[in-house]
Amino acid sequence: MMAHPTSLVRLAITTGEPAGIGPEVSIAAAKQFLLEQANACITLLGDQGLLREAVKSSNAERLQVEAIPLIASSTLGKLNAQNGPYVIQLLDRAIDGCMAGQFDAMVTAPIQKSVINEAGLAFTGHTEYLAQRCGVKHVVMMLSATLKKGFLGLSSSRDLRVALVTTHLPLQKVSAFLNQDLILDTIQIVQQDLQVKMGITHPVIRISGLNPHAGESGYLGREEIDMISPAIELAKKMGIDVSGPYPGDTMFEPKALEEVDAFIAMYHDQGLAPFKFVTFGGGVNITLGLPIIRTSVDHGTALDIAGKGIADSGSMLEAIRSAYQMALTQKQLVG
Ligand SMILES: NC(=O)C1=CN([C@@H]2O[C@H](COP(=O)(O)OP(=O)(O)OC[C@H]3O[C@@H](n4cnc5c(N)ncnc54)[C@H](O)[C@@H]3O)[C@@H](O)[C@H]2O)C=CC1
Ligand SMILES: NCC(=O)COP(=O)(O)O
Repeated sequence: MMAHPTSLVRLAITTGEPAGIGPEVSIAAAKQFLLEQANACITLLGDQGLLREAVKSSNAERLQVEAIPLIASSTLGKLNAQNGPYVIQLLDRAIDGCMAGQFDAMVTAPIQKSVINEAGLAFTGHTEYLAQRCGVKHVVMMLSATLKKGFLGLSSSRDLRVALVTTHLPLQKVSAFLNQDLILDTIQIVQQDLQVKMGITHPVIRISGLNPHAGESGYLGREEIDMISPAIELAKKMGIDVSGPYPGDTMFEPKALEEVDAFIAMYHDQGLAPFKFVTFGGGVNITLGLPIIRTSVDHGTALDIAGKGIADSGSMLEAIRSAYQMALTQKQLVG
């Protein structure tokens, strides 16, 4: 296999759970993206049999398959725990390639977290795995999508970005996991990556409370008083334009959509339920705080429709576009 030239933006795609829609949306989105973008190339990582449609591309020289064979046979829609380690091999190859400078960014198709655990590998999500594999203590999951002009009165199209303080954590454990340092660190990571990877010079950030009505002055919980507000004050002293804590149910008020560059929520569904309700199928999951660029789709493995030819590849296309854009921004900033 020929190495792609470094003059191009080189993207690696991990094609994800073999029984799900990952391989098909990866191929469709990669082909579409290469028609749009002449100075990019893509390496699809996965089993050759699953990716055979990729070679039928009008941009074959810029779309390569790097074959990593399945461990056991795979049937669409049916999980096979024996292929759990295969999915991890795809991630390891992409991470190592990015760390070594062979790829400029990685894009991940969905995986089934449960089946990897069934295979005996403790795994909560890409986000946590990437942090551990890249030797970073804290990374931040952020979802991003473009809202169209006119949506809830928007005067122009605008990106909605939602970042999370905690990710794949049972709800029961969220409060005990939160602390001032973690919240402050999350704000700093969001600020830093919005500037460096997304080119937003002065990001405006909003952060939620944890409890109903942001704790109602302590009568409905104290996390806002004890840790969230102090973290916000410290971040402000560092020059970060952050405000809150806002009640989770009103933080996303329409007028905020015009002004805010990133909303930070305390836990997974507090942030992602409103996000996915308005953007499902067009959102991108970005891991902030990594030494490499990683984006992903906003949906799961969709086993129910795998191989039926009806999977929407829109989110994968957006994930590729956004990885490309971030890689370009970083290349330009670095010089
Ligand atoms: N980036 C990742 O690796 C992600 C992985 N997951 C994993 O996916 C698995 C299944 O999760 P679910 O909650 O069932 O969500 P899901 O997103 O797989 O499915 C929810 C519904 O949306 C539909 N759907 C999803 N993507 C679609 C697409 N591209 N086009 C058309 N319809 C689509 C499905 O058919 C299903 O009806 C879980 O194991 C979860 O952990 C979930 C989200 C992200
Ligand atoms: N809800 C987002 C999700 O589950 C994907 O997480 P990750 O695998 O990208 O960490």
